Amino acid sequence: MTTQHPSVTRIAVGGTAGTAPYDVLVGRQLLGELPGLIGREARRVAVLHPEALADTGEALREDLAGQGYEAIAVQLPNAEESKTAEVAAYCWKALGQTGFTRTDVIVGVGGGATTDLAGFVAATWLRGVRWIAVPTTVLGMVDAAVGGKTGINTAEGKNLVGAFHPPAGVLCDLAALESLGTHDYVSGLAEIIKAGFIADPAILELIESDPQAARSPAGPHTAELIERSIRVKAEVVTDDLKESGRREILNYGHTLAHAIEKNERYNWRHGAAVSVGMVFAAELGRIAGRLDDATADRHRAVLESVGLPVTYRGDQWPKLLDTMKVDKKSRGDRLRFIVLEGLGRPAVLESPDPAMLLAAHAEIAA
Ligand SMILES: NC(=O)c1ccc[n+]([C@@H]2O[C@H](COP(=O)([O-])OP(=O)(O)OC[C@H]3O[C@@H](n4cnc5c(N)ncnc54)[C@H](O)[C@@H]3O)[C@@H](O)[C@H]2O)c1
Ligand SMILES: O=C(O)C(=O)C[C@@H](O)[C@H](O)[C@H](O)COP(=O)(O)O
Ligand SMILES: [Zn+2]
Repeated sequence: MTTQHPSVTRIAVGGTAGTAPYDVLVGRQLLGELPGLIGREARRVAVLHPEALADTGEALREDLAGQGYEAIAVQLPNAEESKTAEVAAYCWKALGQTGFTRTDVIVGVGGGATTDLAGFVAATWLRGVRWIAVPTTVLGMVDAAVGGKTGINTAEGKNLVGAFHPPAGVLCDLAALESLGTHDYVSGLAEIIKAGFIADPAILELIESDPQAARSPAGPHTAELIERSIRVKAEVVTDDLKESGRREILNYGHTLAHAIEKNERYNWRHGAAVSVGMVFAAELGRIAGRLDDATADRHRAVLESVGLPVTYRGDQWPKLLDTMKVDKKSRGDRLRFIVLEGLGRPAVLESPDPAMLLAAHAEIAA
């Protein structure tokens, strides 16, 4: 159920399969909601934030301390460097030294990398404590902070260790997006466009109506694009939290994307890799006879119109193929991809012929 009032949109998530429901709030000046979500049973709060948001993290810590909590701020490296076992261990140490108990609460403030790490620390500390996500990037708001997938990378690949551990609440304060660089802002549009292709084509129309405006937090459709994408994610994860089936559609474009990220040693943003990955998946769908030409071509057009990449160096295919084999959708030796059978009609493509994969790769090879 979704309710709206003038300044804040509230989107309900979960509440199925024995999990506690929670709300995603989208609006401005939402941090006043934090103490209510933390609750009075908690005595200690740890605010995990990236280096780039040191001031925000400290301001939040001071505010919570002023409300009577024993609050600590834990600074993490920026971006993907925070999603490691070493950084998780550093956080466990900080929690241990603070005497964090099962009623205490973690707050993750930052982009998707920060909320993935914060959620993972919350999932593993004392086998699970409550956590709250305060996403500060487009990608964090529309995707990473919602749905309870938490995790870290290993040397072998992206998100290979993790847990399903939904937050107790998600606060998307749109004002946070004003300090985000354009490259990071646009990277988040890839997951919005993904939501458009797999479930809500109105998203694509909003972007296509003015791609330049979509690149800015001041654009006329910013809040609507973010809310529509959150609704897509909320609906899917409420239906299938642990990815026993339908949730795999949220992985559209990700099989190749994760391989590109690893190959680039995480110097590419996730959204940029997902952009190339979606063009690859669209071409694969077309080659497999599942997707019409117009919808396949629309991928490249809309992604390019906002400045996202649609090609990747052509000499890396053997390495990418190797990495794709450890994708979480694989079963034994069978590679599995999410493809489209039309707009808003995702499906699984099982064990595509290697020649098909090569042909799809030729379409994205720079
Ligand atoms: N758990 C999920 O369901 C899920 C979904 C999608 C993506 N992800 C993960 O999310 C990560 C990508 O997230 P991202 O695109 O938000 O990147 P990110 O978290 O790496 O953030 C990008 C950069 O922006 C900085 N930053 C964050 N907020 C800022 C702000 N308001 N102003 C200025 N700088 C700011 C960060 O410190 C970082 O340097 C990937 O690790 C991806 O795997 C997870
Ligand atoms: O929430 C999901 O499920 C997704 O697949 C969303 C993706 O956008 C996200 O990047 C997710 O972290 C990928 O998960 P993984 O299981 O492929 O590691
Ligand atoms: Zn993603």
